[in-house]
Amino acid sequence: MERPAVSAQAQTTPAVSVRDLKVGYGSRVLLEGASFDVQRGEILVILGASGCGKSSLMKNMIGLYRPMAGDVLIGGESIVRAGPTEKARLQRGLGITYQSGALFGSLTVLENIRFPLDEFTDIGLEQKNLIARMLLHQVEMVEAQSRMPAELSGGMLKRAGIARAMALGAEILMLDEPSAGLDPITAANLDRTILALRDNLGLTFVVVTHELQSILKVADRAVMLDATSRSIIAEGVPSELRDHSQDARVRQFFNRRPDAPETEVRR
Ligand SMILES: Nc1ncnc2c1ncn2[C@@H]1O[C@H](COP(=O)(O)OP(=O)(O)OP(=O)(O)O)[C@@H](O)[C@H]1O
Repeated sequence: MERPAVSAQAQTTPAVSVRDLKVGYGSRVLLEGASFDVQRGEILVILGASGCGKSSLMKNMIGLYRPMAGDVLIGGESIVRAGPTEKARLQRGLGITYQSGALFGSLTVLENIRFPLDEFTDIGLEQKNLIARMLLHQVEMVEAQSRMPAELSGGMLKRAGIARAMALGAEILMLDEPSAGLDPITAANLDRTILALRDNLGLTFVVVTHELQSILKVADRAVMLDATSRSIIAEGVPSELRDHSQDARVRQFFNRRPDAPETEVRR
């Protein structure tokens, strides 16, 4: 085979590259000059105070919104400059879950997981059910396959949402506040699922969260946004940022008590 050089290059290309990105709405800028890479198989957390623009950054990264300036590369290809067909292809490689994680209430868990396969593939029903069960197995939800979403706990809904996001073979999962609204034990179980998916399947994760416990447990690296300077003020291994950052804002975030009230940005 004459292809190792190409695949070696593909392996070293970051899963996601954010290049000098400017994010905002109308004339309001939330973030400027943001640059960072997410390596394959890495769990990267985007953190910062409520309202600083974490979700907006993620929506720009997945091509849902167009950045004011800069670029986002998915596996080396620009999702910002891609035409509609290319963009759809790149987005197929991204599995996305939002805060609500909404499943279709009228479909069983299995049918929900199968839904993207029903919509976007012509795989036979038996095969699709098999894939859906395998995905449910990965998130420890097989026993709930026949249940309706209304019968699931918050943690189960989140895990089912992740399984559905993986249905089309996404290798990069983008999770927006996955542990929002979950009790600490359920949130810790979800963290365990994220780590298992990375370790077992080599998936890449970009997770928006401000849950300190979760950040310290799952993140290989963290990118911290700051609303006042509209910039990334820290990037690194969370425990190192906590213990050694020279920036008081970063130390303050990492050394707050987990049960302290949230700081909300109002402008
Ligand atoms: N579609 C939109 N149009 C205009 N403004 C928006 C839009 N989406 C979000 N915003 C505003 O941008 C700011 C940042 O919102 P965003 O949801 O990105 O922050 P966040 O850091 O994820 O917050 P949280 O942690 O509370 O979820 C907020 O003031 C929000 O009201």
